[in-house]
Amino acid sequence: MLKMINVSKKIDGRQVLEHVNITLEPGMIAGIVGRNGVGKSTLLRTLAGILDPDEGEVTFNEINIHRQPEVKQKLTYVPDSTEILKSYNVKEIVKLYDAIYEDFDVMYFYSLMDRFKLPKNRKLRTYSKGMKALFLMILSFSTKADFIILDEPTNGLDPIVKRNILQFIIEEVSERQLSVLISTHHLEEVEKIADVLIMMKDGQIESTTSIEDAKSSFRKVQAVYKHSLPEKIANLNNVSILSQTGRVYTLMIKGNIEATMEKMQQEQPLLLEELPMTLEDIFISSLGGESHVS
Ligand SMILES: Nc1ncnc2c1ncn2[C@@H]1O[C@H](COP(=O)(O)OP(=O)(O)OP(=O)(O)O)[C@@H](O)[C@H]1O
Repeated sequence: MLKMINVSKKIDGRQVLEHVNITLEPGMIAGIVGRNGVGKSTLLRTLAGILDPDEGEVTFNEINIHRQPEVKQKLTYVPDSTEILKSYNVKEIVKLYDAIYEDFDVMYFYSLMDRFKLPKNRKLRTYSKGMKALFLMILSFSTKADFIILDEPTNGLDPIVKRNILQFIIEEVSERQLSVLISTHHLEEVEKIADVLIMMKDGQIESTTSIEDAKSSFRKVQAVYKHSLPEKIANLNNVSILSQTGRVYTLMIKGNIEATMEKMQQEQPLLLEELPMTLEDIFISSLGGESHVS
């Protein structure tokens, strides 16, 4: 089990992580989402042991990974860019990984290179963006680490490469008991592959829920009343307005759903109907708010 316990971290005097607690169980795919600049990459890099926390600790099976760095063998962090590897060719990178990770499976690595038809005799800088992303996946899963931490693995990729990568992650997780933590802005991906959704806000964990629970604790509705939205409804603190066109309101109800629907009915709506909901709706209603970017 990989745990982040009460971790806080400041960078350049700014509190980037504040009392963060996360538990990742074996065999679990977790998606971490949050607005730009909330601290996702910092969290991932601290979890992987690249950054040191100011307070709190990260443990792998109860062992502090910063105090006993050999445990980091069991974790692989995949950054959102291959910049650092770009002047090396494939063989040199494999040699490096083979030296760092004692369980690195060279045969498996090359079998995956063949499967995804990636050229083996080139420097990484000559790869396309999609090839680089696939390469990073292949490389990281070949380490045979127990926990794979992926920072925006599908950013800027075409739909086919994206699908290949997500499919590959699901296959790997189903074949052995490993855990994957993915930071992404693509909520439909989290919806497709993750078991758990972690929402981050202002350097803190806003919520950790299974995807099913996240969806069942929200309801998206369209409501039309004779005049504007009745105050009794607008003032409810579990109702937020996603959008409004004239008298047509698209609302998100968070928790206490049946009782809230009942209250909305009592105000005699001209129309009140449930709408299909995505994780994106949950993201906007939970983490939307101000339009500024950190
Ligand atoms: N090396 C650094 N030097 C200075 N500030 C940093 C550094 N790394 C992160 N920060 C700051 O910490 C905050 C969190 O950054 P981080 O990259 O962790 O966020 P993020 O949630 O991953 O963002 P995004 O979704 O845009 O990738 C930001 O305000 C960022 O400017």
